[in-house]
Amino acid sequence: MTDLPTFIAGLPKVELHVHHVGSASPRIVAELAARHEGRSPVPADPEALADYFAFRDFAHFIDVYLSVVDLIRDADDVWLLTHEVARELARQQVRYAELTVTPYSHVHRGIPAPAFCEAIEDARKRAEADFGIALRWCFDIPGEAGLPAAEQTLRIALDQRPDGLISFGLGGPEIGVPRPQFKPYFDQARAAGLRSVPHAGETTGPETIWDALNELGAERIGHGISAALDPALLAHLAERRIPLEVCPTSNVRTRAVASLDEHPLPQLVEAGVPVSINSDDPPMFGTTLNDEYAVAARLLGIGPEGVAALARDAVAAAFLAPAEAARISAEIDAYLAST
Ligand SMILES: O=c1[nH]cnc2c1ncn2[C@@H]1O[C@H](CO)[C@@H](O)[C@H]1O
Repeated sequence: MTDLPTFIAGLPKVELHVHHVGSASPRIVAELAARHEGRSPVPADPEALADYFAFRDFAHFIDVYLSVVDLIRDADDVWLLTHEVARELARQQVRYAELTVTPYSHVHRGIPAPAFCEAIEDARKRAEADFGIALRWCFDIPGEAGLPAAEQTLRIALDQRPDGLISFGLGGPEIGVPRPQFKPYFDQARAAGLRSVPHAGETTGPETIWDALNELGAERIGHGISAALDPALLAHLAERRIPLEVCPTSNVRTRAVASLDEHPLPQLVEAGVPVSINSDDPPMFGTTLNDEYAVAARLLGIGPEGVAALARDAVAAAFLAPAEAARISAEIDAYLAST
């Protein structure tokens, strides 16, 4: 009988809510910061980085996030970051990950869209060969940059259409960034076959989640934790089987939730809402996907069987072909049986 952290570490998993730049390891951030020393507020010393990643609130988190985005100057930086992110996920036995990428931010900072897409695609294929992990892309609109960013994100998605692209998202702040204005862009992305996965209900109430469902055609919701405040919404999510991508430590570190013990994950599960457990921006929040499964196990009071069920629920929520989903679920079952 292995202990729970060891069980989680070996468990085959999928990751559905993790941001590309937000996954840069302290080593990579330090390496990039050293290249741009004097021109960036980001410390090159990994120890000082932990303090730099102490967030006063969600708005401060976004400011810091964008300062790290500023460190990524060319297609080689993009390739290195992507390949390293895949290495770290594979180390945690992640078989498949949907990585949220924000092409607008990089194109806006001078990397041409074709070069950006070529870098992530090449890194994706190399990572598959090197680490045996499958990566897919969610291109998200950075909400704080408004409709011009929506327009450009859609254009990049449809013009470049990299093979790994499967979904269209919306990130950044929710306060002052109403979801309905993005409807035309989501309509076009969905018409082109991309799945809809906006963030909603991370830093604002259930109304934002209703808007994401009704206006943006959300098939999964990024975070969605404020659904716990609305019984009708909980019932709707449970009945329609619309999963929430829950990232517990993120919510505490951005101060969306006061403490882990007050996190609504147990209420969401209790209401029958499908959830997946995710890491969001793991080094920035001092966490890993494995840690998030351990946090979820503690909050839900579950052991290995329950944790394996969470891993299977994430597979069910993934935009995977049925045969691939069945293969990873069977791997989870075999692992559980073998421990
Ligand atoms: O937890 C999060 N919520 C919302 N956006 C996030 C989060 N983590 C990273 N980003 C990223 O913040 C940038 C600015 O909008 C986007 O690139 C988005 O992907």
